[in-house]
Amino acid sequence: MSAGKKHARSDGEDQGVRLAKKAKTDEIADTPTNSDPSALKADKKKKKDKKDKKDKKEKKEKKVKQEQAEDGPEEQQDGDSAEAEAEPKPAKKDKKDKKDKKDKKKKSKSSDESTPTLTEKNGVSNGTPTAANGPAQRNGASYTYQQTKSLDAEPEEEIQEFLKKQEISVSDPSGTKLRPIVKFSHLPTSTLLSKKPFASFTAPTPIQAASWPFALSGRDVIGIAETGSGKTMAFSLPCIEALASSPKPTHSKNDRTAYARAVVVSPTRELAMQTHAAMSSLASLVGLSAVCLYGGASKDDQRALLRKNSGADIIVATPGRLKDFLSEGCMSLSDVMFAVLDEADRMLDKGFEEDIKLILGGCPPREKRQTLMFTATWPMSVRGLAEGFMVDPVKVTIGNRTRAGDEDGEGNGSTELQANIRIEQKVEVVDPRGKEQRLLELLKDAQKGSAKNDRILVFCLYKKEAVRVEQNLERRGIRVASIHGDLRQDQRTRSLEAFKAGTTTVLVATDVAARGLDIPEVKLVINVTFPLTIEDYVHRIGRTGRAGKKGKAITLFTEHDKAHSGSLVNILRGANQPVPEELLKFGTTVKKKAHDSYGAFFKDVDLSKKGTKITFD
Ligand SMILES: Nc1ncnc2c1ncn2[C@@H]1O[C@H](COP(=O)(O)OP(=O)(O)OP(=O)(O)O)[C@@H](O)[C@H]1O
Repeated sequence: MSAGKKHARSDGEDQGVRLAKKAKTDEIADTPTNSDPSALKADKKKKKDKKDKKDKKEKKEKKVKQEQAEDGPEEQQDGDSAEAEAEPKPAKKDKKDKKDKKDKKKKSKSSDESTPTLTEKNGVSNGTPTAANGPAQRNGASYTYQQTKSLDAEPEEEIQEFLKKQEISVSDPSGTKLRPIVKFSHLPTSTLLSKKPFASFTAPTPIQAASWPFALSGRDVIGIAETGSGKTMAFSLPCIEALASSPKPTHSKNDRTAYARAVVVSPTRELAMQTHAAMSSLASLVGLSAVCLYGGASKDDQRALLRKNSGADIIVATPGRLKDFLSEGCMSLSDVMFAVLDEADRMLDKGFEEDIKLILGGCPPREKRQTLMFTATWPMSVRGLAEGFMVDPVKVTIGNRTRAGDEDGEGNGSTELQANIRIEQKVEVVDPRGKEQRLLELLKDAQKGSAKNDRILVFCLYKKEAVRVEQNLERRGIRVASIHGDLRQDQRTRSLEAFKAGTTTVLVATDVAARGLDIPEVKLVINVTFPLTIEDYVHRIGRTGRAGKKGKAITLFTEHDKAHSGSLVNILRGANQPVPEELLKFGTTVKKKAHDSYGAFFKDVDLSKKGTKITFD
């Protein structure tokens, strides 16, 4: 079950408790006397109505959960339900480490979030930056990051200006000071770079510039940056540099196990394939190999690929299929020196948590590997869990995500949810029965005249809803395809390819397409039904406005979605987008999600919040 579903349920439960309490109070006030049979009858009817209402509500919630369980983390269905093996729990030593860390933190407050000056907050020294020969050898790489002379020579004011303009915030528990790699020419020379892999780009994106020095130093990194901001390359470059500079472990000739030195885990098949394509073209420049493992495709073929070269340097995989190969024993992660969780918050939520424990539990311990986590959304509910898989992670955040009142140095809630500021967001509050008619009007309007071939992505919540919407649009003569969990993998792939190629201009999707997919030139995203979580909303709309481009998103919001009104208002305000009056009528309270181990917490909508533009060069 995904966190989204869990949240939906916990919201429901809370509401249920509130309703029950209210009902009880009402009952006491209204209790009929025994001597009044008509009152007794009325009371009975009232109770029955209440029960029917509750049953109906529960039934609806169950339906959403069932649909989502199939639509969402489908990769879970690929695997046998292998018993999850937890990453070794932090024992006494870790407790001591934590205490030492706390003491150290107290002593040198200068480097982390608790110090509010820009320079210190950004983790960059005022004077000469330190070369970061951090624990690069931890992962076995012989490579150490040395800040280049050309970067040393950049005037400090320009570095500060860059950090400020791009709203880069670096929080490093060990206080290393490293300048962002503001130009590709500041990357240390390497075989990979000599092949000019960035020839088509002008400059590193902010997340690349700020995270590369730490990731190249062998540090664990949590990277949080808006959708479409180049996070794939942010983890791919350090991964490939680390592999290229370390010797391949040898294994006995009789050993038929497949090994990998880096593992990248993605929540959906399509995203795994996309990341694999990006990484393998980079890896091939230095003679490294990458294999993609995902569900819905032949296991035999994937096994054969693995066996061919006794594994691969890099495995990009969905959790279910990877788990299958691990439990079969045909693959081992014992050589992994570099592990990446892409869409990390999704990978750590309830739907995948156990799989991730098993996968990272199969890698060398966290002290002996480098672990990177990247995402555009970083809810409080997964943060504690994430750090349990890492060693002193450096947290690189792009964008002004700090709410007034959160700068308490405790790190509580300081990373706010933020949508890509270049996406124009429009919310229309509509009658639920009029949604599909409105969708038709919106599509017609968006594809008028010269825009007739514009790509539009239409999101639904349920698979059956997606099927119905697709059929409806097809009947109206719209060139449409769909991607959802009721389709075979080859059909999903065909739909995506047709949409990318422009042979179909409208793609109807469930949330399997919400995260990570980098489809060129999606002009508009339409949400026919609101997603289960506000994070999913941010990811869905993030399919447009990528790589510095502008985009547009239209959301049809109904009374059924009112539980999300507060968080949606926050997102709109944070991105300087108009908030319709009708939306405010649904209320502005935000209930933050709960994680089993970390609990729930509440806050009110921040009406003062303003978004700031991030430059993407
Ligand atoms: N330095 C760069 N300059 C220009 N474009 C870039 C740069 N780095 C990556 N890109 C391009 O930006 C696009 C988006 O990158 P990517 O898919 O990695 O985004 P992301 O941050 O992972 O998005 P999401 O959060 O949706 O997963 C890709 O087409 C990629 O090729």
